[in-house]
Amino acid sequence: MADRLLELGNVTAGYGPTHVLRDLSLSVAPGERLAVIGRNGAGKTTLLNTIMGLTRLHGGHLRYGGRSLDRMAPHRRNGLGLGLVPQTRDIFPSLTVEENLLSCLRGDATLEEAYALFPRLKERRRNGGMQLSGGEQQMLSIARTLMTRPEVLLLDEPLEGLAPVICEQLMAVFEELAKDGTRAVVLVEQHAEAALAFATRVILMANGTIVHEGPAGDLIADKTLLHRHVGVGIDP
Ligand SMILES: Nc1ncnc2c1ncn2[C@@H]1O[C@H](COP(=O)(O)OP(=O)(O)OP(=O)(O)O)[C@@H](O)[C@H]1O
Repeated sequence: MADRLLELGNVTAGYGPTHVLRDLSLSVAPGERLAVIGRNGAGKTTLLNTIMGLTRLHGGHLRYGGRSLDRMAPHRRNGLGLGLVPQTRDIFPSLTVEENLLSCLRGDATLEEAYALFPRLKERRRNGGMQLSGGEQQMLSIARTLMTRPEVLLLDEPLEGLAPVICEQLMAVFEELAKDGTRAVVLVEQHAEAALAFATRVILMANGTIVHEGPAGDLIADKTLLHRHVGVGIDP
């Protein structure tokens, strides 16, 4: 277990000289389902970016599988098993769906795996990225990251701007991905209800730090915590 633990200790990080995350400590165990909830600007994306090495680390340390990430380049973190699906949907618009997937195949990953999870992508495999709907682009972005075989899958607001039916399909895929308990899934989401239904543990973020951490069930039972700390949409 410990060899695939992700640990952040007293991390302060940001963009250039700016500090966004402040003294943040967190660990994510193999197979864990963690939801990250917070208002706009709370630092959720910055947290994922910091795990991937896309920010400047001003203080503290990060470790994965017992190895220090502090000075490790993003592509090497990806090679170690950390995979990010960014909020911006990471696809090549001028390449077909199939070419997009082939460009990030790693190890024994196969196109068929991606198509089994997302049958829609198989139907659209010869279409260019720019011809896809928003939901299809998100599916492709997720599938591209999965082709790198991540052991820790970081999802940055994957439901944003998508129709409810697509959100349901994507949540079912995340369930499928988390089901065998080997891959950790970290879900940053404004849709607090969906995130709480999926996660076992939740962190609430505000002003670049963790203001509450605990079982998802606690926040489902007592929604005042959500309102107090982040005020995001969930019925009391
Ligand atoms: N590239 C950047 N350069 C400088 N500051 C940035 C950059 N990206 C984000 N920030 C700032 O960092 C803070 C946290 O932003 P971040 O995107 O991590 O928040 P978030 O919780 O993910 O919000 P959202 O839900 O809006 O995506 C904000 O004040 C934002 O303006």
